[in-house]
Amino acid sequence: MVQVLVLHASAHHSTQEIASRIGERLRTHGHDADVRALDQVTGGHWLDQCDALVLGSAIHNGAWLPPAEALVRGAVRQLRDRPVWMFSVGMSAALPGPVRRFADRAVQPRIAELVDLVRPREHRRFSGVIRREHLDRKGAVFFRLLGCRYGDHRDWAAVEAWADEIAAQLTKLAARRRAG
Ligand SMILES: Cc1cc2nc3c(=O)[nH]c(=O)nc-3n(C[C@H](O)[C@H](O)[C@H](O)COP(=O)(O)O)c2cc1C
Repeated sequence: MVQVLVLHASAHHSTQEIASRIGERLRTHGHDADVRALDQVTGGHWLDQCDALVLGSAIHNGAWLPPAEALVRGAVRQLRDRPVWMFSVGMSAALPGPVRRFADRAVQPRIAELVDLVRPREHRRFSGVIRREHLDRKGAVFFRLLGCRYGDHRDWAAVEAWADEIAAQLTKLAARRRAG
């Protein structure tokens, strides 16, 4: 069994729910997964309580939410000492076909920089939930001009499949530890 901390930064809960689903799935594989909001971890001790981390944030304006980015930047050295998986929740599935294909290929530079710093085992992107009330007037106009669709765009099968892959790697890690 591996102690995993699943940390999330979410403005409108869809990232939080994805993190919860990842945590549930890791537990079904026998790992001890603790799911927490990033702003619930303070001080330097949170990293001592886990063997591995899954870190996720909603994307706003091409970047992780500021508390998530700050936490990661402040703990880069410690994060590199552990197996880490990162995920970003955006709205690529809300975009129309050709724009979506472009968005799927490009990781926003601010996020790519964070990933380069942490060097996680993997960085995954998921789509979340986008509703009219999440956007200001300017954002809503831009959204409409791009031809985007409001709604819940989460692909739960993809989230669960990714959690299963993480669980399998953690199981191998635990076996290697037992073997000494
Ligand atoms: C103000 C604002 C800015 C956003 N900017 C981006 C962006 O730059 N790229 C992207 O892919 N999604 C963007 N989104 C979409 C969100 O990332 C998406 O709705 C996600 O599901 C939000 O997660 P949450 O429900 O955990 O807050 C933005 C949403 C809002 C409200």
